[in-house]
Amino acid sequence: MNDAMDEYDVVVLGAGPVGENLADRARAAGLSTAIVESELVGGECSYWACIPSKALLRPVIARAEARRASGLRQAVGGPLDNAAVFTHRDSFVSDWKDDGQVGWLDSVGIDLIRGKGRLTAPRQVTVTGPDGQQRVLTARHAVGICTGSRAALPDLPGLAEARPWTSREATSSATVPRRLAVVGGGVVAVEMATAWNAFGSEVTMLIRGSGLLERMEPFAGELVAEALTETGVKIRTDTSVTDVRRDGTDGTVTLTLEGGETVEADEVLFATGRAPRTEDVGLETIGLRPGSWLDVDDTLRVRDVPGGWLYAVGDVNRRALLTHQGKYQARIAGAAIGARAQGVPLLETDRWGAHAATADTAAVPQVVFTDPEVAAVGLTAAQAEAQGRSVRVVDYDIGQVSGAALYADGYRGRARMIVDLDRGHLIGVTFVGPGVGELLHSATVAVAGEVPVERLWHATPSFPTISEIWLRLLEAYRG
Ligand SMILES: Cc1cc2nc3c(=O)[nH]c(=O)nc-3n(C[C@H](O)[C@H](O)[C@H](O)COP(=O)(O)OP(=O)(O)OC[C@H]3O[C@@H](n4cnc5c(N)ncnc54)[C@H](O)[C@@H]3O)c2cc1C
Ligand SMILES: NC(=O)c1ccc[n+]([C@@H]2O[C@H](COP(=O)([O-])OP(=O)(O)OC[C@H]3O[C@@H](n4cnc5c(N)ncnc54)[C@H](O)[C@@H]3O)[C@@H](O)[C@H]2O)c1
Repeated sequence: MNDAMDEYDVVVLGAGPVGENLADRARAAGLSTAIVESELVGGECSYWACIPSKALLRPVIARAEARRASGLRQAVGGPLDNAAVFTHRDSFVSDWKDDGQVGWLDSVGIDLIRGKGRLTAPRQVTVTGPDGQQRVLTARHAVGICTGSRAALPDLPGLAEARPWTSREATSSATVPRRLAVVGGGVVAVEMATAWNAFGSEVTMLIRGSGLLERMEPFAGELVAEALTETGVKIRTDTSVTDVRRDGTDGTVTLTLEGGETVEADEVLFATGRAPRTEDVGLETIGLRPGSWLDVDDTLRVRDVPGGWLYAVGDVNRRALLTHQGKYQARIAGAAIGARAQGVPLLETDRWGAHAATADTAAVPQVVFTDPEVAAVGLTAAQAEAQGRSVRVVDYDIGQVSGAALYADGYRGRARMIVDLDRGHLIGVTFVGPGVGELLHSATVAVAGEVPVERLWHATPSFPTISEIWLRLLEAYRG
């Protein structure tokens, strides 16, 4: 039964960070906008991903850094106050309540419709509310699908019955398992292994491949693995889990590995990647396959949808599964929707144009909040080579920089910059080491700005900061 019918210029499905930004940009373009949310306004990022994970990790990293400062080390030798860390985390997720974010939507004039939204016809979204009532929303100009992603679990015997942790439990638990097994070697796996090891769990990582952080420069995974091992994490590479069982009596989880060996744990975290939340959003009503990632052009418009009214922004399009990059896409998509609604005849879709998400392919920054931190933007050397670019790779030991040596006793870290020799600017930079996360934006500006190397020579880093690594890299490049 349809209880209500409403017409808006733009309807956004999913109020994660990306949906919120898309709605905001559409509203800023003068378009009436509704946003539909089935769980909490703020999405995965605010409650079960970026925010709680970083609230958990901050004390862990701060303690590790304090232990590298002479004169301070002795004062921070003890264990973390786990209860206080969890309380701190809970305050950052507002105890899993979204009143604050709902207040923001109200204040900017975006209508929130709570419930599960599905496409039921072109430009039409039907929302089933918590009370079962349905409401049909029609979009005059655009529908934006911003439904994000969820943890992808492999199809393993016994896994569902074993009730594994996913990123949701790993970021929201207030109980420290004595033994934690972590399956996967990506970003969620290394960050959560870092956190739970510091809270006192005996952590064993089970990695299918040969190392950690396989999409980044190899030295990133190597330095993080070295540090995790030193703090007591067991890392097993080239191993696959074939079966998972949880004992009904004592709750012990037994993981069987290829070859028959077993590993026991009190909890197991599967950090094995993400799947798009598109299985039940009505894609079949417009000829698309439910459960698929949505393929978009550079204006974030879903390809092959007649009328061009459907956009997919954020994790759901798989271009870059990062909050800041999804929000960037939302700014581009919002501008494109606004321009098209105004009948602008020609959009600026050239490289770096106002309506093209160019950075998605040229300059995606990412910080991995481990100890050491990993901060990277643009291409790795292997990716540049695969693209057939003519490049020069310059490496430098960050520990040789005065600012780094002052920052931490025995500073260990490494930097790499990749210069495109035909274009004369940087196309990739990776830093690994304590405190490098805040250095990354300088590299992002250099890569996205396509700043000529000759001009970078005039950008003087302050002495004595870790940023002096820029000078060392440029000196090494110029010989
Ligand atoms: C553990 C972890 C840590 C992370 N840390 C970082 C980090 O430090 N930095 C970073 O940049 N990225 C991080 N990420 C990635 C980041 O969380 C995602 O890139 C980001 O949340 C994507 O935002 P989104 O709005 O596209 O999707 P989401 O945040 O997933 O939001 C989608 C929203 O849509 C809603 N929804 C889904 N289906 C429907 C429907 N049918 N009807 C109505 N509503 C619906 C959902 O309830 C949800 O609120 C992390 C991810 C994980 C798992
Ligand atoms: N600080 C950050 O920016 C941050 C933090 C966490 C997550 N994220 C984002 O969230 C996304 C998801 O992270 P993630 O770590 O879940 O995914 P990921 O793709 O980074 O890593 C998945 C890992 O699981 C392994 N794997 C996949 N299938 C497997 C299987 N069947 N058996 C064993 N291993 C398997 C992969 O080899 C890989 O090591 C990432 O794309 C990342 O960008 C970002």
